[in-house]
Amino acid sequence: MTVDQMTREDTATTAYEKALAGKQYIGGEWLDASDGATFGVEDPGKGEVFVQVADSTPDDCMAAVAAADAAAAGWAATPPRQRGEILRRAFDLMIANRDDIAKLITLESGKAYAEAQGEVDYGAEFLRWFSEEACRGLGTVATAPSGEYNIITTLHPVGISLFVTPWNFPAAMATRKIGPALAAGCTTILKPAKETPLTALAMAAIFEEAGVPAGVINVITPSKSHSTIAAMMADPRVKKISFTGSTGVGKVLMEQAARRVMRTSMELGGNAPFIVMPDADLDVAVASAMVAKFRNGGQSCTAANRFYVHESVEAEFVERFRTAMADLKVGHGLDPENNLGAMVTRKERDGMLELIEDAKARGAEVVFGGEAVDSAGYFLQPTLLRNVPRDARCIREEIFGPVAPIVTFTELEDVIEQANDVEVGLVSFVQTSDLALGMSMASRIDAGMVGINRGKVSDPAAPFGGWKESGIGKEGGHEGLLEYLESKYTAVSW
Ligand SMILES: O=CCCC(=O)O
Repeated sequence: MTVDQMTREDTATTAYEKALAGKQYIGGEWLDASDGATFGVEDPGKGEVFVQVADSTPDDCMAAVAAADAAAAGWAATPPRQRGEILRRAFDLMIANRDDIAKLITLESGKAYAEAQGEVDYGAEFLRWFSEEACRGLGTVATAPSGEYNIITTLHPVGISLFVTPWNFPAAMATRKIGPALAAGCTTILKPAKETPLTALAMAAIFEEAGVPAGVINVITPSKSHSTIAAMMADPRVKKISFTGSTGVGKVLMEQAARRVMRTSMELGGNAPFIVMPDADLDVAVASAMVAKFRNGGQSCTAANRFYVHESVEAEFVERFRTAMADLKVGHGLDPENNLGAMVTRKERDGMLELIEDAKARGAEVVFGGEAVDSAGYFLQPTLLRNVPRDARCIREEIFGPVAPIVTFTELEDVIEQANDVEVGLVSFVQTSDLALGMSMASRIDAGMVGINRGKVSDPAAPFGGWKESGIGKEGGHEGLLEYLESKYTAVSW
């Protein structure tokens, strides 16, 4: 039975039904857009619209701000233990609804169903982690160096937090922001990507069922981002914006935030180098490469972008990588046989074809794939390119798709220089059997995260975030909670 053939009796939950009703969630109510407008959400695996969703107006967005404001004092005063218990219930409900949420994720983003299930587990872990962190927003007491007074530092919720989330991980990028914000005592407004509003609405239903009070979480679903986000950011009640998406859009939002000196957390673009040293265990390196490149079909900010392979192992690595790629089954994500789903839009898929053509024109060899799949959906063959010159667009730019370009190197110094020769620095991967070498390379690469003999670093318990133009702030770990707390220092003589 394919997932598509499951009957609603097999899987039906309130969250699933509420999401498909396509209404925005404001102040604890499920509402149509105030002007009744809707927009269509596409199944990228079929290239056709399958549901209509409320197209929130700027007025609807301001209603969400008002609802978050009305709930702010009550939620900030709710005991941290109670906030944590609600988050824990939301974790349990998310896991109980795994298959339904995964189906929504696959339908609207195109990713393979098993990947979508994995995303639900990953996203739910942020709720469990921050349910545990809720009680750890602790201050400190210290004696001033002069000995004349005491330094008391207390932590306070930042206030209303606006979240702008991407289509590539529609559940996990929402919980990575909502979890710490709720734990810290902030009320929130979530604006999901227009491609993937359904998962966000399913999450709203889960939080509602978990007992999150009305107004603490609001989900608006405008198809036009610019005017709606700008209206909310101009409102002095909104204190923080957290964005996951491209560096270009992040810069625009930072300029808008600067006008009101809003708090920002920015998780922006990457261009991860994946370095295979001559002593690497090639079984581990290829398994890591498959995860680093094909998790979410390469549509991830943490995806390996540039494969730097030492010339002494290049031929062997290429052959093994090609063989592993040939095992991937491309097709509609709801068929459990397939493990490489559709790209999210035709535009994204066509962008990949342009990158491949650019590399070929500059002399790269296509070892595997390289073409679109002939289908109504937006599928691309997994693609392996070899002898890719350093100035090819797929080396200089973030690829965001299932294309793996290989560049050979001979000298350690040269590969470190190449790894650092980009404006971004989110994550890097190093494959070596020499741990001391791996740690030394990790310390020299300008990135917020490094994976050694791994293809994935993402973990709700770890501080996720980039250096350079990859962003500001951390999500996950204890650091993730601190992003939603302001410290206040009081000097006390007693
Ligand atoms: O694409 C951005 C997030 C990816 C992740 O959390 O692993």
